[in-house]
Amino acid sequence: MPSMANSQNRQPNGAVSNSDARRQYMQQILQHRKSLPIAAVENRLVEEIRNNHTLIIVGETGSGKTTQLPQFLFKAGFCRNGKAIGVTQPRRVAAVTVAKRVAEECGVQLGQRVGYSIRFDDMTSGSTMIKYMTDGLLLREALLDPYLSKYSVIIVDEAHERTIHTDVLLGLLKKVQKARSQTANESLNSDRAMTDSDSKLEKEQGADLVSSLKKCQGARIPPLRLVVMSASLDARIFSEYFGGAKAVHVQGRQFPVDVFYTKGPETDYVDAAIMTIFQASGDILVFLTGQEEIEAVEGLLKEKLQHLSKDKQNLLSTPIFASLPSEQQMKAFMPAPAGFRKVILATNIAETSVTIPGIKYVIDPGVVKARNYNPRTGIESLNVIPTSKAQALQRSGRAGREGPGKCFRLYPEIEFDKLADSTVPEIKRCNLSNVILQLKALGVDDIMSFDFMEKPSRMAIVKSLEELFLLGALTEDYKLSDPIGHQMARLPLDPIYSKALILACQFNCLEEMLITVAMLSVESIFYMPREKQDESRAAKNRIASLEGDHITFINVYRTCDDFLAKSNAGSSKEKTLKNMRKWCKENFVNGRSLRHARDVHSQIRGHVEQMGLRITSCGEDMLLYRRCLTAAFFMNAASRQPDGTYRALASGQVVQIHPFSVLRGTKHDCVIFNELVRTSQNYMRNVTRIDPLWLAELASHFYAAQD
Ligand SMILES: Nc1ncnc2c1ncn2[C@@H]1O[C@H](COP(=O)(O)OP(=O)(O)OP(=O)(O)O)[C@@H](O)[C@H]1O
Repeated sequence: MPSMANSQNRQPNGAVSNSDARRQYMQQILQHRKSLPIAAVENRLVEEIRNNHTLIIVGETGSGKTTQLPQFLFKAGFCRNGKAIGVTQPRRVAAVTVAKRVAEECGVQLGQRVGYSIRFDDMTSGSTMIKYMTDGLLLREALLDPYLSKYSVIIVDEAHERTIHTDVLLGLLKKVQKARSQTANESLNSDRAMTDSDSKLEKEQGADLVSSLKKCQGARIPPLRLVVMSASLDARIFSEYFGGAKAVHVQGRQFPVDVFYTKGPETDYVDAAIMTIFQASGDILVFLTGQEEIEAVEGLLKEKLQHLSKDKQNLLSTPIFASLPSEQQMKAFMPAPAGFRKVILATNIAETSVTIPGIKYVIDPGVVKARNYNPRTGIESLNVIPTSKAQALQRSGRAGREGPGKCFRLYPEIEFDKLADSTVPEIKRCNLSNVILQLKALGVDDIMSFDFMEKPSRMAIVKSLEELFLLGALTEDYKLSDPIGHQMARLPLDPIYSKALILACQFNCLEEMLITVAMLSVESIFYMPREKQDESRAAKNRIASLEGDHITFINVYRTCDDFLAKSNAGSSKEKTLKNMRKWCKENFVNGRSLRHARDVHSQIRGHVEQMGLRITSCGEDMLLYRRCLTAAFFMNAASRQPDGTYRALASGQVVQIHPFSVLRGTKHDCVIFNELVRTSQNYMRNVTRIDPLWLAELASHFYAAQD
């Protein structure tokens, strides 16, 4: 697409008229919009949405679904009476970039008519009528407005991804649709006593929904229109779930994408990807499995470039992955400097919805890192597995958005045929505590009979209910407890971390726990380059705490803070960043991760302050802090066996301390940990030593029951 820079008009005197340039630019955008396949069916789609409460739209990648449909609906009057159109995306980066694009297409400032809202970043205002957001955020909105009454239409985009939030959201939207149809039909009388039909509704919909219904008495909320969209979904499953909802297929794609396969299987896809990068001639998007692999490829590319002649060093690599702060993610969307080719190294966060300007080539090794959870053992593992056909299709769709493109799949065509059509829904393979807590907060008491599109296993539900009960979020009859459960549901964190923060307030170490939670939310704080193993190990030992990883993280965070305070009093943001980079380099700390942790820290701090929790520090008394860790993470405790291995007290499994832990090789009677991961063995990650007696004292409800 043209950009403002190259669409400026020259006046006779050679000067550039901004208004002419703008007019010309808007004209080009209009032309572009008209050329999208979806433009040909605008009227039909609007009519279908008027006539059907739920519509499923399947259309090729790049056909214009995400950017155009909300604009069609706005134009057709769906935002009358102050109502808004909500569009959900599984990923933050898509919500942000698409909103920016649509604001530009509408010629409005971002945050006015068109905006976005993602966790910790709200770019909307009272006048926002087209709102892009993550599906998780809409779930949170439902906590405050169970009827989602400000929306006339909700579009659930990229539904094929089947993230846990998409699945729960679909169930919730089905309920909200039903309830809103009822309010539209029944005009409620404001002082009517509760009737039989009310109590029936309360049973079906949950008390919170009904009480909100009563609040809305008189203010009729129109029925909610729902659109479910994707390029690669099995419309039949969605249609069945929504009681035979109509499905529409939008034909045609904007630009062709040629797909190439390798002749035989590749033994090393990273190697193959690097070779392909150097063979292609334009901007390239490469899909990799995670931060570590991306950073390794960045290093390999740099090394390789050094061996090339100066004129061939015109390659600029930019990473993009989920735990990268938003402003750094946005770098992938900027054009490469003149004379350079850009290589975007991405995880699957760049797989759907996004248009990365300049990208003509996509390299797809055909693998993805996926979460897996075993409710029986409580072990969550991250495994590299083949993508599904739907994912492969989405990846190739990232080329060919501004012109014809090419996609290089680094596996033979015969392998493609063997791929599963779609990804196993996340709800079937992860811990459910978080969503169950949210559903409870939404007034859904009976989780077992919640209308999930695909029901998670009974064991997974029971395990999570149990976990929430043990954390004090649920009462004995599995209702949300007051105030703990309600407070936990307000924090946008895993329940166990929310609980840790609430407890830390009582233990007078909330300042330390905020740092802990922030540091635990990012990947790999330390880095150990192969060629500098000894140096990096020595740096880590200097800052490590003998008590364990949690206090080590606090040391890293605070030592860097102290350094910055000393070295840049009153200096600019750029200077601070430069100093931070320097400190991180010298101490073998991953600067990206630490910056992200600082970001998360300030955001969670904001939430905690809003909740009125008092933020105090335990000072030097880290014993108090370790006791607090024990009180929060008691379910993750392990004691040492005579043979030197550990046994997880909750599940009885044999576990080991992770090789990256500062406690590796030490001997302590009892430890707590944050995560159990399975690679070659069952490893505990992020480990701190505790006194075993604390468990009986601080978690008697659990350890008494265990005996
Ligand atoms: N940020 C952007 N910059 C430039 N062009 C863009 C941008 N976003 C979208 N486009 C253009 O608009 C077209 C339609 O994009 P849109 O996201 O609406 O398609 P889609 O059908 O939703 O695709 P997908 O299923 O891949 O998300 C793209 O192919 C591209 O040409």
